[in-house]
Amino acid sequence: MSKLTAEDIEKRLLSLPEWDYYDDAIHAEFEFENFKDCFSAMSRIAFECEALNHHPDWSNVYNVLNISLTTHSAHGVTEKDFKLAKAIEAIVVPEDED
Ligand SMILES: C[C@H](O)[C@H](O)[C@H]1CNC2=NC(N)=NC(=O)C2=N1
Repeated sequence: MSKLTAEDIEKRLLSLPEWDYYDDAIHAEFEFENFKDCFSAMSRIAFECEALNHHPDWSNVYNVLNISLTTHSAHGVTEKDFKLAKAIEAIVVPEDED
């Protein structure tokens, strides 16, 4: 999978307002009510990562989750990172139920 250009990345980030691009990766920070909610989201994200065979660089401190997505084999950001970012958004920011 080939590395996207900075221009392509910035364009795609318009639909991912929580995410920023720097250091050859896209990054987001999510804050939850407490550790339990944070770790629960991490567990659900982990299943998506396995399904997509694509894995984040991430860290957690109590209720805060920091995620960086990059494609190690491409030394930069690829479509795979955006696919995973969208899946993460669907987990951490559930749509309002009517
Ligand atoms: C063998 C396996 O497909 C690779 O190691 C995958 C797994 N997960 C990965 N995750 C990420 N973020 N980058 C990779 O290049 C990558 N490679």
